[in-house]
Amino acid sequence: MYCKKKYCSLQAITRYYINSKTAVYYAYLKSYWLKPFSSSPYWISVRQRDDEGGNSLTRLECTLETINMAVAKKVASFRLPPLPTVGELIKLYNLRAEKQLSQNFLLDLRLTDKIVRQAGCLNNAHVCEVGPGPGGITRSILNAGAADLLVVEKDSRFIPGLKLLSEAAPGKLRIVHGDILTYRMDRGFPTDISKPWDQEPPNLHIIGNLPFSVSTPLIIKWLENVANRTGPFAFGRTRLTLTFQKEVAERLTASTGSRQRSRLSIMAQYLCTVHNCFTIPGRAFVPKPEVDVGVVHFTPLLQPRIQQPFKLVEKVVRNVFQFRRKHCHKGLQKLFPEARRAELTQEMMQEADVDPLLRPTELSIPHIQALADAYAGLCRREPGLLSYEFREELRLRRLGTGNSPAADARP
Ligand SMILES: C[S@@+](CC[C@H](N)C(=O)[O-])C[C@H]1O[C@@H](n2cnc3c(N)ncnc32)[C@H](O)[C@@H]1O
Repeated sequence: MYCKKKYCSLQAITRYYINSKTAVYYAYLKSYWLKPFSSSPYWISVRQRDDEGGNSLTRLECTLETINMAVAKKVASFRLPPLPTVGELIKLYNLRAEKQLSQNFLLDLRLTDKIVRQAGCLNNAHVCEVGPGPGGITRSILNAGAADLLVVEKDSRFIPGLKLLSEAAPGKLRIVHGDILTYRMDRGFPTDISKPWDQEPPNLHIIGNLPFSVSTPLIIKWLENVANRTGPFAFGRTRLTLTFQKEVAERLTASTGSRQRSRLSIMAQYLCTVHNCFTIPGRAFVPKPEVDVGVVHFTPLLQPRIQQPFKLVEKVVRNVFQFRRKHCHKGLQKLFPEARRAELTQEMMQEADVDPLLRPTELSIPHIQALADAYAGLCRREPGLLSYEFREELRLRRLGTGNSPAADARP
């Protein structure tokens, strides 16, 4: 192998087969002496052994971009070499989107760059991408300068295409074939990247465009991890940039009194700064989903705005929002066994100093904090209350047993 340009020496060349007849070559050039303003293409000649044992000479055009990449490597930034487009990869590996897995791909790299920019500066960052699929966002993360990208993909059909990307970004891309809902992210990165909670966030980011059926349970799980400083948050205040169905993104960021205010708004905002970055129209995806998509950025707060265990806050919030159009005391009553409902609800509302006639959507986080504190106080006094579940009582009643463990809870 040699390079025709006088001042350009070839460091390495990698070959990827598209099929048995066509191959794509990436040249890694050592090119400190190249004139930066030259617009002429550079030609690399590659001698190849053919099937009969003979030699053939292939002339490859090498753009300044490729060369810049080699130079940039020396100054600590990185661009992927020219690759088959995401669309070509989808065709190449026959990656038909599976409707039952809600797969919708982003092929426009300007859009994937824009999503990745919402994460902030990724230079030398550690990143976990969830659900990389054919790798559009993956490319943008690598081009943004991530030093270590771990991708977790459930569908094995995407693994060969991701391996191709990994070869084009040597040492930067690690591939896990697995399910993000069970993957132990606390084991996925070196512990020395951790930052104490009360300092700046670690240089670790989670980015992903997941199916909506996964992203909502996943954010609930990760919010619990934020509260307990476990999972990805064992490293500190790891930031998240994730996509959601537009309506869910609106709920996550809805303020007090707005129509979209919901359980998710409270749970996300008591633990994180949440920012709805921008909306991607459904037509930007292939195939086009029925809905538009919101990109949401989360930074865990230094101090949660409600100082009670996650499960207790979640229980209060779930109950208060079960009748979202009614006065808030209606839902809160269901925290207590029927026999003592009126008495304990009144005590809780008085202790919290919250107007029982407010609608759930009108409750601010300080309101919820006061309610959670009052409920926690009652549970300390009458421990049986904490395990009481209104729906469980209903279920038992339907089965005809009628007894709930907390029904007689008294000091
Ligand atoms: C909506 S597609 C997006 C693909 C790609 N990120 C993009 O933007 O074009 C969601 C991807 O997440 C993957 N996925 C779905 N559930 C997953 C899970 N539980 N764990 C990991 N990956 C999952 C799918 O296989 C698919 O590749």
